[in-house]
Amino acid sequence: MKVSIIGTTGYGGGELFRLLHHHPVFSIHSVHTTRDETPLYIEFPHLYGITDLKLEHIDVEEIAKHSDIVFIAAPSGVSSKLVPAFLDTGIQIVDLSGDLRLTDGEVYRKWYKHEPAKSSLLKKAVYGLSEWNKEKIMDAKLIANPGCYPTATLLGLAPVVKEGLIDPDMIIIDAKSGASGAGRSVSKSLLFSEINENFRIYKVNEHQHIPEIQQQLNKWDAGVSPITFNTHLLPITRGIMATIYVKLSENMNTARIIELYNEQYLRNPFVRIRQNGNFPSVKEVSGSNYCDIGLHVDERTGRLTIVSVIDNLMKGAAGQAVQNANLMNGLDEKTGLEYIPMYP
Ligand SMILES: NC(=O)C1=CN([C@@H]2O[C@H](COP(=O)(O)OP(=O)(O)OC[C@H]3O[C@@H](n4cnc5c(N)ncnc54)[C@H](OP(=O)(O)O)[C@@H]3O)[C@@H](O)[C@H]2O)C=CC1
Ligand SMILES: CC(=O)N[C@@H](CCC(=O)OP(=O)(O)O)C(=O)O
Repeated sequence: MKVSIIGTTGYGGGELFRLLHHHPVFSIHSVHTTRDETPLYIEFPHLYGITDLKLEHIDVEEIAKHSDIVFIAAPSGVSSKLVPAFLDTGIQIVDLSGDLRLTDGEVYRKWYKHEPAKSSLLKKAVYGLSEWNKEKIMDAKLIANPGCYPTATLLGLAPVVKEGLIDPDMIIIDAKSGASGAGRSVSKSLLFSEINENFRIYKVNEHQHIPEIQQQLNKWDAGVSPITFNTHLLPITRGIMATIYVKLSENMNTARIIELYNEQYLRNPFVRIRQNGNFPSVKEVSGSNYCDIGLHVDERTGRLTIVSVIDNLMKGAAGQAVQNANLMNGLDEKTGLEYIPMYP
């Protein structure tokens, strides 16, 4: 099957290229840009000698004529305009932006501060949280790939929320990301001297991923109250750690909670539940599509601590996008994704 990438010169697009270049079933037909049509290795010198593919301008009809799937890794505000033209052609679409994830356009307008996609378009998009929406993804033509923070957070919370085991009024998520989460465009707050040997909180109580997390939690349990979710910038390139605090509504110990998570993720090869009070670090998933989860019940407070880590560019973006494209096409979800994390 042939695939095309839009937004190839960004971090998400570059990671899509790395995965799709080695994929045994998908082959990259074309890569696209809104700027100069140069060889891709000029933009990404690490691809010198690996590919001669030239960046091309975006021509929806040409892409759809030659490719079966288009991956869109552009900033928010682009896909809401670009996707309708692709939908008319019948090509499969996996969109990595936030444009199609929220079912209510007005919520998108409030948090993203962009014009939302039409509600008829939003209705066609399937939320691509691979582990929990598999059947719908398998039938989908248009995937709204989840945000990086929501992926780590929702995979961490799903078992206890779906089973109604926690106090729905008190969910606190303390999340941290490496700098590649902010993309490749230039910004003062992302300069080496601003990030290195530093650690800061940002978008306090205003992060655009709050409504995405809330929307999915409320699909699982309508009684979940507004969550507290905050984000911090780590002086590393890749990786997200979401540390989540919830109050258990019944008496359960760590061993029982781990057993529950083992059961719920049994047939999900990319979610690894740490056993015996072991906790993951971000490096232990770097470069891979794994989400690793550590769990501990504090019997003193009755609170459960959930630690969920992913590589933001992999399970948080390109990896999950390829996992979804595999599912859409009846392939084993692991196809082309069995990378061992890069350690150290
Ligand atoms: N970085 C991450 O960890 C994650 C990112 N995402 C989402 O994925 C998307 C891509 O993110 P990321 O790769 O980090 O961002 P980058 O800023 O690194 O790259 C975005 C790319 O989009 C292209 N682009 C810009 N404007 C347009 C346009 N009008 N039409 C088409 N393409 C355009 C640019 O390429 P060119 O200039 O060559 O056209 C640019 O290289 C974003 O929506 C982001 O929010 C989601 C999960 C995680
Ligand atoms: C470190 C960092 O800045 N991360 C970005 C992640 C953005 C993102 O992935 O944007 P979507 O809304 O399209 O999912 C942020 O916190 O805004």
